[in-house]
Amino acid sequence: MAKKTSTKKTSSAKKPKFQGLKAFFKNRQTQTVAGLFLIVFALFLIIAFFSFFFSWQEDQSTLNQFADKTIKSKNLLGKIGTQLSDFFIFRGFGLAAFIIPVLIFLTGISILFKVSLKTIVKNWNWGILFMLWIAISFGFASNKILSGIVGFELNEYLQTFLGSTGLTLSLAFILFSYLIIKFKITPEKVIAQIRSKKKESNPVDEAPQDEDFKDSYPTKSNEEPIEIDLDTTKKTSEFELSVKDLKPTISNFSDAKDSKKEQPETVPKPKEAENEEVVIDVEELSEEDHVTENLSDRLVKDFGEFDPKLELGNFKFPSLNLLKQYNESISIDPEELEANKNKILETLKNYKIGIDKIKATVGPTITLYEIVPEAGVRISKIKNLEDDIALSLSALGIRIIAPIPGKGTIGIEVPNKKSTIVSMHSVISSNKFQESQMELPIALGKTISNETFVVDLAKMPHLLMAGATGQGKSVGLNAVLASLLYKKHPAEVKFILVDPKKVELTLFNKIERHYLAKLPDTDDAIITDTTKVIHTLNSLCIEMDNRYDLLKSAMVRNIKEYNVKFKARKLNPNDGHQFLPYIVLVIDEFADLIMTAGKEVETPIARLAQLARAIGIHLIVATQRPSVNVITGIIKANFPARIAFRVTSKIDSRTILDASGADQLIGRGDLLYTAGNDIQRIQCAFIDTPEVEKITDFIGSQRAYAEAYQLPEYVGEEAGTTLDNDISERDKLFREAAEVIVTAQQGSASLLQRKLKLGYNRAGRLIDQLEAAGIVGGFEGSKARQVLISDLVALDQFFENEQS
Ligand SMILES: Nc1ncnc2c1ncn2[C@@H]1O[C@H](COP(=O)(O)OP(=O)(O)OP(=O)(O)O)[C@@H](O)[C@H]1O
Repeated sequence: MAKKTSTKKTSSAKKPKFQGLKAFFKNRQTQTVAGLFLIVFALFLIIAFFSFFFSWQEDQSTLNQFADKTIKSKNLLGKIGTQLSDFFIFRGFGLAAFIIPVLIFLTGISILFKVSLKTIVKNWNWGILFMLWIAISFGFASNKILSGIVGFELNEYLQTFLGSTGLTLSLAFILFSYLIIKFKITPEKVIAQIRSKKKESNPVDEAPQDEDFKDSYPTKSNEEPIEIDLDTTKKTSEFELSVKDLKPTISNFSDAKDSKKEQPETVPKPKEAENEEVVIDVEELSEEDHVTENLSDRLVKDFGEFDPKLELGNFKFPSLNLLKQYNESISIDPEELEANKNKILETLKNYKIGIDKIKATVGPTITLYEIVPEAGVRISKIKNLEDDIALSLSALGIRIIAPIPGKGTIGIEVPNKKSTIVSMHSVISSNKFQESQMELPIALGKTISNETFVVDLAKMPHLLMAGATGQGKSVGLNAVLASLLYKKHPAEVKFILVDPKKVELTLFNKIERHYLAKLPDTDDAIITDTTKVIHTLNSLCIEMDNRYDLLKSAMVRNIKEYNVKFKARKLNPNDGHQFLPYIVLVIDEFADLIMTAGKEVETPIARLAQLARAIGIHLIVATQRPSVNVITGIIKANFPARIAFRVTSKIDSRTILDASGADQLIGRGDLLYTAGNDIQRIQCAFIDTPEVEKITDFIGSQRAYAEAYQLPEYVGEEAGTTLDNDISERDKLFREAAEVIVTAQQGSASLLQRKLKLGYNRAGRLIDQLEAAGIVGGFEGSKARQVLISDLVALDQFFENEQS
């Protein structure tokens, strides 16, 4: 008894609490507010989702910096919009995620208008099923923005067990089942529908005769009787379904006639009906005309533009905080400025050169004094005084620019007593670099007026770099590479790094599978050995020829147009077309190579330099010794863009820049840049080894491609080309490979890679063995090899013959 009373007590104690809650939720005001909230939230999601489709790529980088106020999101609904959209669309269900706000919206409406909870639950059940179905179906498109990661993974998972055909059948079955349940379709109804359609197609002949008469007239004159029918059914609403389902009979029709006496003309008017049908026919014809849609447009509509970055869709660019920040405010010392000005004026006065005006621009390492001489002073006179002015200022690194191009003044560059470091951080974070639309932007450093200097490697199109040892060449190369790493996705650019010194570029080994390109069957992506350099350069020439073939068959002039066309799905990958990344070849010590390999290196480099600009191969060649036997005429002629760090003699300066000046630099990243016309003095951005290491570590720790970008195989002249047809040493998959190749009638290693899921090397070996056996023909550059056996029967015959 005691027990009973206690339980009673507790339940009665809880009751008022729950009752209060219940009453709160039953209150119509609460429900109205909740309903409205859901509607507004649904609209919020819809706007965020729409916006996400236009801004998701730019907003990738903001996802991890939610709290950082300085980083703004492009989504119309800000960072929360981006986060929610990323969660539901990218990480969730892709395009199908739109169903979620629709369901929330319906739930809001349901709460507002007190629709039963059962209906809400039913809506959600169907909605979620439908969403999963769409997401899995889009999974076939391998486009994560369409299918979402959930759709993509589910698709992959199901494909493993059902195969793509099985999955397609299952999806189709689910769709049909849904339609059958939703629209109450039965075989009888379908047959009845087909019959009535048939009658529709020749209505005049059979018009007034039988019970299907009403269906066979889709004209105004026959619609009216149906209306009357419906009116009558409305009156007896319980029978709505059964009346609708009834086939109209002549008696129905005459009933209708009775109820609307003005209607009798409707029956005997087949002529009018015929005329109207002619009009309908014409409309149908014009509709057919509209349905001529270009295949590429349709593909783009269905799958979106091709996204080369999709394979590494989650790749994150290195963040700015990996780079060191220095105190970069330029301190202007007025005393120093005054003293320099006085010295300049005095020296010029000694030579009887009067001055109208003098102006100073203080840069990070040097100050530019701009002089406007008095009328009548000859510029050449001042130019000749270069050494005297340098002497009187008793400073290294004085350069006179007479006149400054486009300004009509004379410039005297004087090094600052205290120079400021230009950090990589400051140039990379500059708007100029971040917002640049260049193909291969390089933030080289800062100009004398302290502006960030950004150039496009794609426009150069090749760069020659020289400077005596210890003047900043390696730092310069690292700055170039870091700029590209901060701006270009691994799908867009690949590097080939040649480093005979074996130390400078080794850090980049960590990003081999993201950013580097190498020869097949080589272990190290960074090339240190001269023979390998020769092979790589020749392989690059083959790549260049292949790319030119692709450009030719795509009927475009350069890689940019080619990639645009490929992204618009106008080029068929089955014809060998693929998205082409830029390739940047960096040679750190060119003098070494020329000394050891001479013409063997010079010839392919000159060929690449002459021809490779249109197909996206760009060279950066650096050397310590800019002498004429290293930078030969042919090399120089094809490298219009040059960077000179400090060199030891005027002759070296002339060799690299075709002008003196590099011998007067002050070192530590002080450089002269020319792209063929005027020369600019730049302070190179400083990036040290630990910073490079952090960047490469950051990139290296992310998901990568299966292997480095493979360059075409180059068989050196010394390598034998005879192929060994030894049956016992054939790969285990030889027969399967032969079947794949013969079925597809296309002899390519990449086909084997895809169909048999092999690595490049094994697929390459199999192709060699197939060639040795006489199943495929010889190597034909970019084209697939010819298949010499016509079908599988002939292939069986071939193997039988071989065994016997
Ligand atoms: N942009 C720069 N700003 C400030 N200091 C720099 C800059 N570039 C280089 N230095 C200084 O000069 C030193 C040598 O630079 P770096 O190693 O790039 O020379 P190098 O020309 O590559 O020499 P080597 O040819 O012998 O390898 C660096 O350790 C650094 O202290």
